[in-house]
Amino acid sequence: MKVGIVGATGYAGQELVRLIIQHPKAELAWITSNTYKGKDYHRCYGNYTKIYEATCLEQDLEKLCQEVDVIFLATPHGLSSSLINKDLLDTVKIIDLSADFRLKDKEDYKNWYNQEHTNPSLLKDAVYGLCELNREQVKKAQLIANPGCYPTASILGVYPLLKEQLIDHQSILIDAKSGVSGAGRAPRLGTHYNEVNESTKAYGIGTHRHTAEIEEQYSYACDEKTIINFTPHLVPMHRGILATAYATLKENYSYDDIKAIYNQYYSQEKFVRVLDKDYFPETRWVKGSNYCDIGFKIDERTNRIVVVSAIDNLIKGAAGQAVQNLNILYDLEEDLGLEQIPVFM
Ligand SMILES: NC(=O)C1=CN([C@@H]2O[C@H](COP(=O)(O)OP(=O)(O)OC[C@H]3O[C@@H](n4cnc5c(N)ncnc54)[C@H](OP(=O)(O)O)[C@@H]3O)[C@@H](O)[C@H]2O)C=CC1
Ligand SMILES: CC(=O)N[C@@H](CCC(=O)OP(=O)(O)O)C(=O)O
Repeated sequence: MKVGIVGATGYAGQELVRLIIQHPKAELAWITSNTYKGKDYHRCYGNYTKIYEATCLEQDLEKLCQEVDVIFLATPHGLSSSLINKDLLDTVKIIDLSADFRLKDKEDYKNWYNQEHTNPSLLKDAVYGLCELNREQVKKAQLIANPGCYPTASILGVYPLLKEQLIDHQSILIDAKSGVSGAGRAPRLGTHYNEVNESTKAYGIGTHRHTAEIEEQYSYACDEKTIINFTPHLVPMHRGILATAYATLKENYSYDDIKAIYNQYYSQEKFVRVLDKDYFPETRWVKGSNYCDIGFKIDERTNRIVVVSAIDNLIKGAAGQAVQNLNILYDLEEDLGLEQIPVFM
């Protein structure tokens, strides 16, 4: 199938370009950029020299949509929703990497994103593209809301426990860390080298917009309105998310009881690796890959379970999951074009 990428010059867009040009069944028909329109892509990202030297086009989706089957939007929230309309969706499938179609309720969007949703009538049609949970809906979707990076790690880690009612759904705390690429390529005071290197900080305590996304998916999982504490941290590394979730167990389950549940949900999943007892995920073991690693420990003293999950924010947390969704849409093997072994260093 032919695909186009809007926002190909951003970090997530750049990873999409890398994955799509190596995908055996996808052809990258065009890329667009505002800032770099008319410029060759390898002038933005030197790693593409002699590999992909296409010129960035102006973002005229009405015209460009005629040339492709699927459009990826790797653009900021607020912008993505303004680019989509019914006519476009009648012509192409859209995989939106932004947050614009992840929350079902426009009021939630307004409250957490501090802006009105520009296209609320399309919210009901969008499918939340967390592949392992929603693949049947993804197959039929015209508009896919690719999940956020923190939510992908946080939801995959806790989902089986909530779905099987093993934990008190109101007891969940999540402490998550992200590499700086999560903040995108545009330079900002809070993310430049001197501000980030040799330091770690919490941010968005109680207000981070991914809280709503995680809460909504947790609520669907356990069928009860769920509220969590979510605290993200910025750590001085390029990529990676490590999410540590804490929850109170409803009964005295053994390690083997819980492991059996995780196996039930994930043993057939190519991209979810539930680690052996007393092994815990590290961002370096998933770096550059579409894997989500999960490890857990039961703290018998407190009767709480601690679940650790790790992903690469730009791959399983963004471009990789978007390509996994593309594969599901076209009934292809889910790992097509996503076989990369983690790079470790
Ligand atoms: N980084 C990450 O880890 C993750 C990112 N995401 C989401 O993916 C999307 C892209 O993020 P990321 O790549 O990090 O961001 P970047 O800031 O690195 O890139 C943003 C992209 O959007 C384009 N863009 C910005 N403003 C406009 C505009 N007004 N009109 C057209 N294009 C515009 C930029 O194009 P140009 O500068 O060429 O004009 C650039 O290509 C966001 O919605 C983000 O939330 C989701 C999960 C993880
Ligand atoms: C480190 C960092 O700044 N991370 C970003 C989240 C990543 C992102 O791109 O947001 P969406 O998943 O909603 O699209 C943040 O906290 O705002």
